[in-house]
Amino acid sequence: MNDSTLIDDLFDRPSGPVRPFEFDADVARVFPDMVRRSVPGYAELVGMSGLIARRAARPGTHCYDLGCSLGAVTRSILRQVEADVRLIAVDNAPAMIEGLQARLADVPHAERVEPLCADVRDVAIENASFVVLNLTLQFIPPESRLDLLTRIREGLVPGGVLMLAEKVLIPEDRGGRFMIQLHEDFKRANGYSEMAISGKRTALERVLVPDSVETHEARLGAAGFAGVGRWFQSLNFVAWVAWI
Ligand SMILES: C[S@@+](CC[C@H](N)C(=O)[O-])C[C@H]1O[C@@H](n2cnc3c(N)ncnc32)[C@H](O)[C@@H]1O
Ligand SMILES: O=C(O)C(=O)C[C@]1(C(=O)O)C=C[C@H](O)C=C1
Repeated sequence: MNDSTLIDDLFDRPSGPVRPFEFDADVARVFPDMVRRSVPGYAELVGMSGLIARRAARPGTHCYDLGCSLGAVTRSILRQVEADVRLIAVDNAPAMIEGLQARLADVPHAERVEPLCADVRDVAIENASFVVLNLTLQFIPPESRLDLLTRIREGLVPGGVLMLAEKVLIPEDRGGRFMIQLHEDFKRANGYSEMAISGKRTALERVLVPDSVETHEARLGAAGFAGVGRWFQSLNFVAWVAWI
């Protein structure tokens, strides 16, 4: 399957008022192009998820990719972990899970992956040595976020690690506005039009609800993680590892 030919022009077509963003079949079709051109450092996040898995994963345990979309992180983990590790790839968008299954068809050791079309809030996290939330928590209703992180922490085995990556809320000061402008410049440089940038901004309002770095770090502590390390930032995108 060649992902590079499917160009994201979803917000370039004016068709009445912008609808709230949904992970539907149209988004799934162009998702690799969309996420690459929208998230600075996306390739690094995906690559590092595999390297963190290599360090964290333990024989006989599970790795969870929560909000897996088309499985970029799942495949990165699969390339790095031993045979005796099971990967559970969860997404509640049917089009994403179908796309993941298609992309796993010719991947070595794909039988180690269990694709699950479910809400991450309903999935039991058990015997986990590595859990990833790569740009997913921001789509979970804020009132459910602490409970999800607490269940993840409870499901980790000793030595287990969570990787969390998010678009973060930036203070509305000069520095914050500069970051947002640079993110929009990043999108322009990747070929997005003014209409596409503003249409997607409107579509994501109240759908992607970002938290500040301080809120994320305090909540990881409240969920019972013993330590939190911030290892990545590109503009308003930040990633952490948290351990028990
Ligand atoms: C920005 S994408 C994540 C990208 C992906 N992790 C990657 O690295 O390519 C967010 C994903 O989370 C999924 N999602 C949002 N809310 C969810 C929920 N409550 N349960 C399961 N999946 C969810 C969406 O369907 C979407 O595929
Ligand atoms: O385009 C943006 O501004 C984004 O926030 C990108 C983002 C995300 O951060 O999850 C939003 C929706 C999906 O297209 C993939 C990535």
